[in-house]
This record gives sequence, structure tokens and C-alpha cells, in this order.
Amino acid sequence: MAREQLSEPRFNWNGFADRPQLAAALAGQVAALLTNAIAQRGTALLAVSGGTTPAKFFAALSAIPIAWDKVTVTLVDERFVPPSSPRSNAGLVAANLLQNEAAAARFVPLYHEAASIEDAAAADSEALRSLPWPLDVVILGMGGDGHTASFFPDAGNLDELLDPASRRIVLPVHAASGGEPRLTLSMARIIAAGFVALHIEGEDKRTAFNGAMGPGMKKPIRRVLEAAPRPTEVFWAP
Ligand SMILES: O=C(O)[C@H](O)[C@@H](O)[C@H](O)[C@H](O)COP(=O)(O)O
Repeated sequence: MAREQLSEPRFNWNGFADRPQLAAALAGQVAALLTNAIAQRGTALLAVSGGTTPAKFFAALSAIPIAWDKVTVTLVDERFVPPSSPRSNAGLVAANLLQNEAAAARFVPLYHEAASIEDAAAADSEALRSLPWPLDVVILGMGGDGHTASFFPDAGNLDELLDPASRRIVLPVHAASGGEPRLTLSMARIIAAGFVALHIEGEDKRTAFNGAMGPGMKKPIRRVLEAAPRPTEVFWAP
């Protein structure tokens, strides 16, 4: 199925007829990018988002035979819950991505027990510092309010989260709209990736995305796409 491609200054729109076709195309592109990164530098670093959208994409990617033993997978963000929680993004990735061929990948979580989420974020930044930065591939999601990662519009430290010059790797987030406290990669780490994709599905998300790209107060997703040095590849299906 030829895909409709519309390019805008800050993103390229890749529309698909249905969600299985999107999942196959995104998985194929990510697998190729990871393989290229391994060829270039002997390793590849992938960060994925959680939520309800990515499961089909994760399943498609998990089945593709690349050198997964040279791939490190981490999260764009995480709810402050243990992996056994149904709200855990690490649990979602373990059940859907780190299976089949991709079971050989190394997974670096964001959540671990700590006295506070601030302590967890500081410990994460130390633990993740030794990863082979920059990210080769980042897969973002988006909420209907225009948040991405855990950059919620009502986050108390939103400007810190979205500081393009931040030296932090992981930051804590307290935002009523986000539910549990969150741990998130800083925007600075996300936009430094070689490839940034935004994976959204359904008419509501397309409407929310178009609204976020329009005039008016800049939603977090727009601030990320504007700060990124390269256009973001938006993958959408109805
Ligand atoms: O932890 C999370 O929830 C994600 O990282 C978050 O940024 C997600 O991508 C959006 O909220 C969309 O979530 P859905 O896919 O459930 O719509």
C-alpha cells in the first residue's frame, strides 16, 4: 500500500490505511535503523514509549531478526510503579517487545524502588549515563492534551523538562493529568536522537495533533517538534 506522505517544516506525515500496515512499516524502518547503527558503531540505542498504542508495533518489531544482542532498549518515560503493575511501561515492553527475536536485547528500565521519585530520577541519570548515547531511535506517543513522553501541560517543571540545553538524562514529573508521578527522559536527550518517530492512531489523535500544530498556546508535542534539529516522522492510521 503506497503511503500518503505530506511534509511540513517540522514533521513528515506518514498516513497508513490501517494499524497493522502502520505497525509493519514502522517496525521495518526501526529494524533497518538499528541495523545501520550497529554497522556504524557496533551498538544501537532505542527508546520507546508506553501507553496503549505501541503493542502491535512492538509485536511486529520483536519478530524481525536483527542483531538484537547489540541493541539496548530503554523507555521514553515510566510511571512510578513496579514492573508487576498493569500501569508499568516496563511491563508492557517486556510482554510485547522483548519477545521472539528481540528477547536478546538488553533492557534498561527507569523504575526502581527509591525513597522518592526525585531520588529515583537522580539514580536513573547515573545508571543511564553509561548507555551508548545519543539515542539512535526514539518512538514517541501523544496524548489528546498534546503531551508526549511525560511532558504534561500541567507538569510543575515543564520548562525544565523541555529545556533543550538540559544536561539531565531522566527527570521526575508531578502532574495531576499524568496520574502517578512519572520518570521521563529529558527533551534534550530525545531530540538528539538520530531518528524520532511519533506514533499516533485514530481520528481523535489526528485532530489533537493538527490542533497542537495550529496557532495558539504551544502544546508540549509542538515544542518538541520545533526543538528537534530534524523533522519528526509522524506515523498515523485511523
Ligand atoms: O507512559 C505513557 O503513557 C506514554 O509514554 C505516554 O506519553 C503515551 O505515549 C501517551 O500518553 C499516549 O498514550 P496512549 O498510547 O495510551 O494513547
